Amino acid sequence: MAQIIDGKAVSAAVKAEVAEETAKLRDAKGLKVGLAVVIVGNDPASRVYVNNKKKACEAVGFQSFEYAMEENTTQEQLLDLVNVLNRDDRVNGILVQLPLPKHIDEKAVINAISPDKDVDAFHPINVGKIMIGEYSFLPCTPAGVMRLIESTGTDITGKQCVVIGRSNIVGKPQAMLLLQKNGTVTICHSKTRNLKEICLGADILVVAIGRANFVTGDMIKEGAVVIDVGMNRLDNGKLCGDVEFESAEKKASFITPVPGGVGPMTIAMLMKNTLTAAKQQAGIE
Ligand SMILES: Nc1nc(=O)c2c([nH]1)NC[C@@H]1CN(c3ccc(C(=O)N[C@@H](CCC(=O)O)C(=O)O)cc3)C=[N+]21
Repeated sequence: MAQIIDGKAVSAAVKAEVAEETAKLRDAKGLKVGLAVVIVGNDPASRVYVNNKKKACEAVGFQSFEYAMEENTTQEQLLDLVNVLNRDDRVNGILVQLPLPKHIDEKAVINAISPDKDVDAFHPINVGKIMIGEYSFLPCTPAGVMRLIESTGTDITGKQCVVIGRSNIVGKPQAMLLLQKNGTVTICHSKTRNLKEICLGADILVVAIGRANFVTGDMIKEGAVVIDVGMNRLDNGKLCGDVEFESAEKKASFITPVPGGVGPMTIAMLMKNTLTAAKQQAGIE
């Protein structure tokens, strides 16, 4: 039976570190840290996330600036706001909540965010830096996953790591981070053949495909570390991961729950990135 990885506890530890350093820098150098979150339209799931983030900012001692824009906001209006935030010294980090309404080109918006304030690490400059290992920001979800794996005491070096999913936001950067820790990394996706065999070879399995209960216990090697990035809202309103928890926990050595696994880590790493951004902008680091 697997040990459950407590994402809430690990995220609380990360936030406590951030809060402590934030307080220290405020007292020693008068540093203030601010995060701007922009949300366009009123998708309920996006709302939940934005509220969680706001609470996290308060908990670590950041100022948060929230910009809620109408669904029918034009791309030009959104780009204008991003440019204002790029120049606003109180704002160290900018997060534009994705997905954006269809009439707005996400790429254009991401490209407009100053790379120094891009705490999601979605800007091409920051994505490129991840490839060469010279980053200041790690993308929040993959960074949170790394921290959860670390919390189990697992050494990634030489391990078979399988990532299911190849999105720019999770799968691809996740594979890079595991590679940097000397994992042997395989990326699987919808066109992958013999997925089950590949999964059965995984010492570390990170699942980010967005399909409820897709990975079942029979696809998991005995003793594997299983990280579930999925967040699927079922018809009954319940949140459910990409891994079928009941069968998977019988095979894994460690497993993350949904909710209470990767989700809270994403927010904790966002706080960490925002503090890093503030320090860099103040010339402290
Ligand atoms: N620019 C941008 N950056 C993001 O990082 C980003 C985004 N857009 N768009 C949406 C996704 C999703 N995301 C979540 C993070 C944490 C929870 C979270 O806290 N989840 C809790 C529970 C939430 C619940 O109960 O609904 C948990 O898993 O335990 C949820 C969702 C960040 N995202």
